[in-house]
Amino acid sequence: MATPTAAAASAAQLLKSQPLIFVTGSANKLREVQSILGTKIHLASHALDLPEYQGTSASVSAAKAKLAASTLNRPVITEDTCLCFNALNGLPGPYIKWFLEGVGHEGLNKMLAGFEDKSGYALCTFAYCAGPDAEPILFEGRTEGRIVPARGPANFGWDPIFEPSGFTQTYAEMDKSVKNTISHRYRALAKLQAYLAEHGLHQGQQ
Ligand SMILES: O=c1nc[nH]c2c1ncn2[C@H]1C[C@H](O)[C@@H](COP(=O)(O)OP(=O)(O)OP(=O)(O)O)O1
Ligand SMILES: [Mg+2]
Repeated sequence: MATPTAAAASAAQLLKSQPLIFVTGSANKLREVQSILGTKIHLASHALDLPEYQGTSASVSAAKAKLAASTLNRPVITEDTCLCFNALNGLPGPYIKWFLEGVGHEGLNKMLAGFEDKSGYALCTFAYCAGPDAEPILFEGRTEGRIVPARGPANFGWDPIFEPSGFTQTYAEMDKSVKNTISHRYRALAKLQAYLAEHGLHQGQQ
């Protein structure tokens, strides 16, 4: 029989190599997360139609992670993505999904018609929840930019109307390999990845 220390060591080893499950209903998010993380994290995915909670990005992401961890009984990550207009004090924020569905790219631009300030930012909050009884840990990434009339392929959400600062292209126009090194999602994942590496969790091939 394994000694307690050996048992603890093998439990730690299990956690180290156990897959981390990214729970999302969005194939586009999953594709980006897989390409940003590569093989550094031992990642698996599970498609769940997560509720659209209200609140701050942090509270929304944490609520998704708690639900996903208790539904699957596994370590999970979830994320919430916001698009925030400075002229509107951060709105639509976590409600961007409904605004986009309701009024589209043109309507989102029109919402800023009465304001000089077209600046905004994309915000992504990942939540890591180690299991059903664990408290989610949050990692935020933010990319500044401005809201512009749609340019580029409309494959992913509001990508055509967001032009990140320092670039002349929208997220939709730029190569994925560029978006994935400057995006809100990339910045949040860099923090998550550092945390997992520091704690030796879910490590893939470095
Ligand atoms: O990088 C992005 N570039 C452009 N658009 C994006 C991006 N990331 C999310 N989006 C869109 C999808 C949805 O309209 C809203 C976020 O809503 P949000 O609830 O976080 O995502 P979701 O419901 O699609 O998937 P999930 O199951 O993970 O909640 O912004
Ligand atoms: Mg959602």
